[in-house]
Amino acid sequence: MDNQQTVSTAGSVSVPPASVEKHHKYEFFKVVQGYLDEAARVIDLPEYIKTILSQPKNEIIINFPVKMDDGSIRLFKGYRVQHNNLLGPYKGGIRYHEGVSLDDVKALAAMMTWKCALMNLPLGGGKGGVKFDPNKVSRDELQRITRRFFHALGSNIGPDTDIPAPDVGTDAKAMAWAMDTYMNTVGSLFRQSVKGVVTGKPVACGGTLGREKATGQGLVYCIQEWAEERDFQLGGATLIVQGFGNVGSFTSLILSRLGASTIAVGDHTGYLYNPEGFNPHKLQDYVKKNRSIAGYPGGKHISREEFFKIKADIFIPAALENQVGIDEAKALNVKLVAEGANGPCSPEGERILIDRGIDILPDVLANAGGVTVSYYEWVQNKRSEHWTLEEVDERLEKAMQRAYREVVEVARQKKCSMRVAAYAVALQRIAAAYGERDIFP
Ligand SMILES: NC(=O)C1=CN([C@@H]2O[C@H](COP(=O)(O)OP(=O)(O)OC[C@H]3O[C@@H](n4cnc5c(N)ncnc54)[C@H](OP(=O)(O)O)[C@@H]3O)[C@@H](O)[C@H]2O)C=CC1
Ligand SMILES: O=C(O)CCC(=O)C(=O)O
Repeated sequence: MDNQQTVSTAGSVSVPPASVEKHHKYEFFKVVQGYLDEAARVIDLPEYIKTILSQPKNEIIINFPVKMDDGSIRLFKGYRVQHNNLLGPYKGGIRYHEGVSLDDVKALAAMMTWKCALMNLPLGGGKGGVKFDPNKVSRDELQRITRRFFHALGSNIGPDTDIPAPDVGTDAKAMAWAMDTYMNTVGSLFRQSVKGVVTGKPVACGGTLGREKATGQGLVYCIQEWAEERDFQLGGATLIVQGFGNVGSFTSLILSRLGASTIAVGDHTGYLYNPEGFNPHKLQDYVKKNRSIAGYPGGKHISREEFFKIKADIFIPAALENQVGIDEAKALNVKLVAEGANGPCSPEGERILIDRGIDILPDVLANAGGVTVSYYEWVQNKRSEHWTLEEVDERLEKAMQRAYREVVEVARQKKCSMRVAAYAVALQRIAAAYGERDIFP
């Protein structure tokens, strides 16, 4: 990993933070396997099930060529990892990021298996990604990369096989291109609608109301459950948010409606502090137009180290994995870490947070609102229905509350962390399905 100075999209000079360096050496899949082992012990998971779940079913790697705006041909590396489809079709997002690797995608795919099982969805786990920086290509190039990747994925995906969705660096527009590519290739052989091949689509082409904000909305429902349990008032609470993309911005915005204010934000270009609180609508609009928080007026520039020391009530990690290591966990001055991102805390970081009495809402529970509403979208596509936003939100709220209470109860009974409890609930559901099927007679 080179650590040279780079020019950010906003034109300012930035040095990649140390965390990006760490990120590349981090064995994310091993970390996720470690939690699987811990949860398996807690619930006495039969050894053969742990063996099956210890590796993904399929790991697809595709090198595909794309014509760039200057006429050159560039080769891209894409991944789709299909971890487990016992409970239903593989399900999970597609990430566009320069740091994407097979190890990350395997970890994220396994987490989708636990997330879908925890939420009791008839879906399995998968994840995909393409290794490039989406901020450094044009809109037209982005479209060609997406179409080429989905063309190459071919029949490996499908509405009853494997259903991608947005993740870091992808959005509803990318899903529209993906759906269109599939419909004009593999999907044209079906004599029925194949809209459900991806979720997180624009509403105009079969997306559901509420999916864009769903991960943030689900996270807020979870935080509300925590606040009620702890007798904590969200009105007047302060937040610090790392990553102001889809998850970070919607979480900040929805929490602002409950009276909580975001006093610090950060992304790969740097960190901003405003003790009076940022206007999340304005900041979200700014990031949509400018692709980062760089240059946003109304906040003091602070370092990453300063960001992690700010006294606030809640920290929302909503960027990448492995952002809270030992140093950050020692520095954090909050009551709650609500994991919008997947895998933001390293195991060492988590241990320190727990020892310091800082609560953690673990990713597979806290950010499960996204895939839950993706499931609602898939169901609507199958039934040719359109649900109202109220219907979507109401179902999501109940689903998040149920999962939260189930996890709290298992954590209490088994005297384990919320993360291990969330894995345990998921594994119990998967184990019951394998058990009933007598797969090794
Ligand atoms: N979208 C969804 O529905 C779901 C997403 N998640 C998880 O939430 C997290 C965020 O995803 P999402 O909001 O969709 O992605 P986005 O691409 O919309 O936003 C990602 C944010 O993270 C920031 N970021 C990237 N690298 C760094 C870094 N090294 N340090 C600080 N900030 C950084 C980005 O800033 P910049 O643009 O400047 O790089 C951006 O603000 C991921 O972990 C994802 O897997 C989980 C469940 C569902
Ligand atoms: O909505 C989906 O299917 C994907 C969500 C996702 O990738 C995630 O939860 O990490």
